[in-house]
Amino acid sequence: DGPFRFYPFSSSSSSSAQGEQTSNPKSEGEDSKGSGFDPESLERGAKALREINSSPHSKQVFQVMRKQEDTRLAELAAEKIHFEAIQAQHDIERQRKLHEEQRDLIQQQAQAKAQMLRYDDELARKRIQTDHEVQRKHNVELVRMQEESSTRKEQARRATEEQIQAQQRQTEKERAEIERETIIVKAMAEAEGRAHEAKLTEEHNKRMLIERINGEREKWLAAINTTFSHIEGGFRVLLTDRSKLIMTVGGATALAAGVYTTREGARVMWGYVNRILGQPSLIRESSMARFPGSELISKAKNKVLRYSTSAGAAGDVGSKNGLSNIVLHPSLQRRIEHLARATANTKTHQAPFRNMMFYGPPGTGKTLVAREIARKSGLDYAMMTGGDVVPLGAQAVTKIHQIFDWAKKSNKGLLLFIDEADAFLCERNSKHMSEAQRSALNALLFRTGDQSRDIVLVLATNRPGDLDGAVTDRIDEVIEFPLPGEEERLKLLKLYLHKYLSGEGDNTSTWGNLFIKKPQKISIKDVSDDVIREAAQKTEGFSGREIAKLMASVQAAVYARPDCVLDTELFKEIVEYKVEEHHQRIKLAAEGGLPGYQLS
Ligand SMILES: Nc1ncnc2c1ncn2[C@@H]1O[C@H](COP(=O)(O)OP(=O)(O)OP(=O)(O)O)[C@@H](O)[C@H]1O
Repeated sequence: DGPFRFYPFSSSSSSSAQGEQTSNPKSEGEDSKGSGFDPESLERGAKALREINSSPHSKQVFQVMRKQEDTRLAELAAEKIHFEAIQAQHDIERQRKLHEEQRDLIQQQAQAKAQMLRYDDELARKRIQTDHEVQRKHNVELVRMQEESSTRKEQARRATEEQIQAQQRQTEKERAEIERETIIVKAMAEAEGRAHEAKLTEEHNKRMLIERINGEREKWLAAINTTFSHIEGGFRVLLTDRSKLIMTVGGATALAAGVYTTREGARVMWGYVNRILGQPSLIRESSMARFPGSELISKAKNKVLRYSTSAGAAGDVGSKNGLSNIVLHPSLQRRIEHLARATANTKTHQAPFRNMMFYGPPGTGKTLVAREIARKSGLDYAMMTGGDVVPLGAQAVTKIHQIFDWAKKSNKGLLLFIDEADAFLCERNSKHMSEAQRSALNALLFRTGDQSRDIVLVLATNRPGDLDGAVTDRIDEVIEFPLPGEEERLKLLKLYLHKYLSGEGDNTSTWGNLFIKKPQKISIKDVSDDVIREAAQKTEGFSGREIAKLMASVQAAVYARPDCVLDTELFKEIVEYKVEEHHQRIKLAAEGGLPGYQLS
């Protein structure tokens, strides 16, 4: 950097170069001035060389210069090594890039190969699938062809069988025809034989008959001759003997009196029998069938019924204590008693009867009350059911007239109770009504057109709205029988508990001893009033019949026990079960499975 910097050239050139070097600043300044070669600087260089050569330190200067050169060479070597290192680095880099490129290439090749393999695999799979599909179709076709072939075979077999059967039938028919003809021929031959035989028998019988008649005639002639000769002798004796004549006249008179008495007695008996046998078939139950001995039979029947556990039957018997066996709301009870009294007075005063209609849900005591009114008013009682009229068809009209004719035979007057009245007294315009039913209704309307002094009509129905207008027009008293309230249910429970479970009076029965096993005495334990009241509360919506049946179930459950004891637990259990059953029935009725409880 200084004025003594040397380069590794020959000494001459280096000196010239040095001269150039040393003169560089000045020449630059001169160049800038735009002048050419400057000999001053060469001169200065030569001067400097001369100074150096002349200097005692020229040797050191050259050593320094050599050292500078060595340093320069070392620097160049280092630079060379540096460049070589860079070159090596570049080579490494290049190799690395080359390797990476090769790796990428290999990867790409591998990917391409994998893709190729996948593609091949896919192709192979598709080929297999196609082969399978073709195979399957082929199989299906094969199966179809086999089926068709078997169907054809089956048809051919059937056709052959049918042909064989037809041939067999034809053969059998022909055989039957031949047999029939043979039988006919045989039968004709037999018939001819029999006719011939009959003719012979007839001729023989005729001969025998003629012979017997002749014999009889002769016998009778002989007998008549003998009788007349005896009568002649008798008359002769009678006319000659006076006492015998008196005895004969007395005997004849006694005989005439006997015949007359027998005839009149038979007439009276026939009247009784006629009352029983004359009861029209539509009448299900009646108080008019009375004849000597009927009291005894009905008593026996009542005894038998009392042992049965049927609620309905048990409820029907033995209402000897007035309305005490019927539980009604107090106001309804008063009205019924009033009606019974009024009906009795009507009969006494020979005034026309007032017809009644009872309506309400089933099992609320309508039949019981009708019977009770008849009993209290002193009338005869007959019961029929509307449902029995419909199946009679065209005969219904005759049967209705029969009832009214028969009713006239009652001396006391008749209470005719028609249960399920809506079944045949429904609206005449109803399209469900048959012609026969309409005629039956008209017959009833005809027979009840005027106020009657013989018959009081009591209709019971669950559907009062369905009755024909002309029928309701004939009704004077309309009484509703609602479902029992809590108080009534309580009384009903007590009534039937007493009736079915106290077993009063039954143990003394001789009928029971004779025919029916005497029931074991039931003992009631802990069934308090509170328990019964609780049952009354739970049985909301129960009819009188349902309550009677509930108690009948309790009775049955008690009899199922070896000790025949009724305790609270059993009672409650049966009540629960019956309440559940009741609700189930209501549900079914609502779904249309059972007849409805609600009035329409
Ligand atoms: N009010 C009641 N008091 C006492 N027992 C009753 C009463 N209601 C119903 N019962 C009992 O139910 C049974 C059926 O009663 P009943 O035949 O009088 O009913 P109903 O109203 O005529 O029914 P249906 O409309 O089905 O003919 C009776 O035998 C009796 O055991």
